[in-house]
Amino acid sequence: MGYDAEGVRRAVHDLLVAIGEDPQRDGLRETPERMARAYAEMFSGLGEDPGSHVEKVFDVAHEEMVLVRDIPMYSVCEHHLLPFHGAAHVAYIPGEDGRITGLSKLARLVDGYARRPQVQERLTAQVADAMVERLGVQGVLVVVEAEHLCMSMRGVHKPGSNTVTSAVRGQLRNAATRAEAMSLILGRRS
Ligand SMILES: Nc1nc2c(ncn2[C@@H]2O[C@H](COP(=O)(O)OP(=O)(O)OP(=O)(O)O)[C@@H](O)[C@H]2O)c(=O)[nH]1
Ligand SMILES: [Zn+2]
Repeated sequence: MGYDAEGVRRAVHDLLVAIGEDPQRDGLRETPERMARAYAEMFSGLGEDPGSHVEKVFDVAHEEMVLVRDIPMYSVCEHHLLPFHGAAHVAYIPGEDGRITGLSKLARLVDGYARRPQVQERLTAQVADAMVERLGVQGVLVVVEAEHLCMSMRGVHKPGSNTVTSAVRGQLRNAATRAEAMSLILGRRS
């Protein structure tokens, strides 16, 4: 069940008709095609195995905490197919063998799970679980902060509200280690 660009074009055409638009008018004629291209990008995570990115490791023994913070994150809520966007922060303690992965791979991991219809809680947990299961880390803390457009531009109309989710596994459950990671994540704001 791969990506069906022709199916997306047809559906967008029908959607335009259903909302009372004329899909043949100048500005809209190419919209089904544009959206088929845009959705291929926005939902590309469905066609990949995000965890594979962090399986590419370096043999640099490092047993202390590594944090990549402020990773820009764009996803789409599965309830309304509207964007939610913000930042992800990933802190981890490498496995006992000290294996680390490339810093960009953490961002690729986040992207792979963000580019699908999602809920923020699941996205956060999936990133944490992949770090444990695929990289073999001793501990990980993932924090995601995002604004949901379904809460801003419609429905409850609360622009500016920010949802923060976290998932913590292994040694990062330890109160002192977790507090250190959180203070590094929040550091820029103090
Ligand atoms: N927990 C969680 N909820 C989300 C996320 N994205 C959107 N939602 C919520 O999903 C819920 C869907 O609620 P429903 O009552 O089924 O749909 P609705 O009638 O459109 O709800 P309103 O948004 O309140 O108008 C809403 O409360 C959204 O705010 C997410 O990532 N996590
Ligand atoms: Zn939503």
